[in-house]
Amino acid sequence: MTSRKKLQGLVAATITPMTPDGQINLPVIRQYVDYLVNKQTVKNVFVNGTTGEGLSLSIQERKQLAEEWVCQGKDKLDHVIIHVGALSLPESQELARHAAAIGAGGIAVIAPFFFKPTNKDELVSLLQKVTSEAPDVPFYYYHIPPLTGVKIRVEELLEGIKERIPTFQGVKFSDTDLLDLAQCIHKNEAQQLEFLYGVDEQLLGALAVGANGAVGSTYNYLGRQTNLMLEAFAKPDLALARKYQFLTGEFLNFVIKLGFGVAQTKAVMTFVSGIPMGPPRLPLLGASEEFIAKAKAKLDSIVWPDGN
Ligand SMILES: CC(=O)N[C@@H]([C@@H](O)[C@H](O)[C@H](O)CO)[C@@H](O)CC(=O)C(=O)O
Repeated sequence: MTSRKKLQGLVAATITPMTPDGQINLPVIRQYVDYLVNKQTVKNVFVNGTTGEGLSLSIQERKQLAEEWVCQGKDKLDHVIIHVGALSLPESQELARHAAAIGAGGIAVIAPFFFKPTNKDELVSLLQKVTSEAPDVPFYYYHIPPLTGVKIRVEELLEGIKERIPTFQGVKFSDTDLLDLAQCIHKNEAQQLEFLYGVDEQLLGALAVGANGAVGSTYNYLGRQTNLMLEAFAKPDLALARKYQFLTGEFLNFVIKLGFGVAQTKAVMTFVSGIPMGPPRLPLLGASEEFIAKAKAKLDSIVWPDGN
């Protein structure tokens, strides 16, 4: 593996832009990259994950999106991580090979969630088979038990993983179990791993236990404010960091009560950025006009500490 810049700070879990008739909308990605970098101060992306509806896309579509993000991100983004997890091992391997061939900065793999691994050994065996197809590409385990139902603790998974998977680089940790996260960080301090937190509304808690950064959907449109929270935390100005977390939390708390998921994220990103994200793919249905009006009014009502 060649020397690389450490992955830290914010990573936008990218949305997959779609045309009104449900095709992936590749030409929008160039503008999307510029928007993330210039308006949201976010220079890392995580492609084809949950927010990107990766598991609802065909292999061909996933490859096209990965290529477009790597191509458009060249010289603009620091890291382009491609999620290559799939229910079928050969498909996941094919995506891993493809990510390596196009020069992705990293790959991530979710646990299969139909036939689920029931213990650590089954899961590591699968991860090993996928990652060995991309032997020079840093690998992140994508832990998201609320969606996969795979609840193997990461602390346990990490024991001995480097011996079996030399490219293991870290974890995208999308769970509320901060005890598990904290133990992972504590036990692996010597290894220079990267722990990226994935529950945006409680990122400050994860930073407190040592997370290096975060991957999330809200960094598409609240990246600037969340970066100000990260800056305040680093100073440290905890009172200011808390203000940012409370305010992003106020918005999320509001929309979660209305019903919030990938479809609604697409709608919010569309009205905040002006870039058309289009509809989600079935089984998801588009956000209602009522949701959009309420979410916009809520976001507009928030006064951020920097006055913007
Ligand atoms: C369940 C879910 O979608 N979680 C999001 C969060 O960013 C989430 O949207 C946010 O915390 C709001 O609840 C991310 O962890 C998912 C993610 O990073 C991805 O798209 O791969």
